Amino acid sequence: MASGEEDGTVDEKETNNKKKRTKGAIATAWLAFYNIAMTAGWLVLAVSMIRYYLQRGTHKGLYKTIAKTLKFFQTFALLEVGHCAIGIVRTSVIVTGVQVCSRIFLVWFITNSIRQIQNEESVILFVVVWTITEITRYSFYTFNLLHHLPYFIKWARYNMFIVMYPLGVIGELLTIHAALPYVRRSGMFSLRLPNKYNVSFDYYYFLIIVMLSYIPLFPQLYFHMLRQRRRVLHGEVIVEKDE
Ligand SMILES: CCCCCCCCCCCCC[C@@H](O)CC(=O)SCCNC(=O)CCNC(=O)[C@H](O)C(C)(C)COP(=O)(O)OP(=O)(O)OC[C@H]1O[C@@H](n2cnc3c(N)ncnc32)[C@H](O)[C@@H]1OP(=O)(O)O
Repeated sequence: MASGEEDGTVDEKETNNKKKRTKGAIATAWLAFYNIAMTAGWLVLAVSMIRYYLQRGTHKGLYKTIAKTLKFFQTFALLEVGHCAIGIVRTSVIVTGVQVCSRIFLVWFITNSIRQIQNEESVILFVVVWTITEITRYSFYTFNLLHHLPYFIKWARYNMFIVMYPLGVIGELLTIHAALPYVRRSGMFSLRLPNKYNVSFDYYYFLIIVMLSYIPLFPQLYFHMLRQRRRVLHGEVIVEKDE
């Protein structure tokens, strides 16, 4: 009897281990597919931008030609929040959520919605910075999953952000700033009283709040990456608070 129970426990453990291995293999296969697709997407974006600039010699009109690809791949990144939520990657849902949602907001509710700002240098600045960052980041994840990670990709992943993050933020903030006069004039996405819902919403002031929210939020993302850098490049053991 006792040995039967023991057998049962051994069987259960074996079944659980098998389930975990299958789940692990499916998650790894999905992540490999996801990361390869994202690397390819951002590479397509990079090639389109280089070709456009070489052919036309100007950044004017560039956003329009890359808009569909940018919107598609940046929106697809929402899946990353899901990856953290279901626990297939060891990253904070909040950190990833802030990063991904702020970008999706910028792409859809600012750059895509206000045609007049699409030729601003700041738009090109953040698009170029995101593109370089994402090609590096997704190739890092891909090679890491395949256990063949070239050191220069690891180095680039955990060093380039030191400069790229502030540059990206400058591009993003200047873009929102450039949008403000158009938003004020057009009253877009705003709700004035009186209306049947009896609520008012001013997108202009909302954008100012978004700009101000970079002050507390951006340092958290930046310090998170500095901690990741110390952990991965210098092997420091870092105890993160549950974010
Ligand atoms: C609705 C209105 C909202 C308004 C909000 C306004 C305020 C916003 C302020 C925010 C400012 C953001 C500005 C930003 O957009 C500017 C730029 O991005 S500029 C370009 C420079 N950017 C960067 O360098 C980005 C850096 N950020 C990131 O990399 C990530 O997004 C981040 C979530 C911040 C951090 O990444 P993570 O925590 O995942 O670190 P690691 O890469 O080291 O990964 C940890 C472990 O998880 C494994 N992992 C993660 N993802 C994957 C994956 N896809 N596939 C496989 N494995 C994955 C990774 O390998 C690590 O594993 P291990 O621990 O085993 O090493």
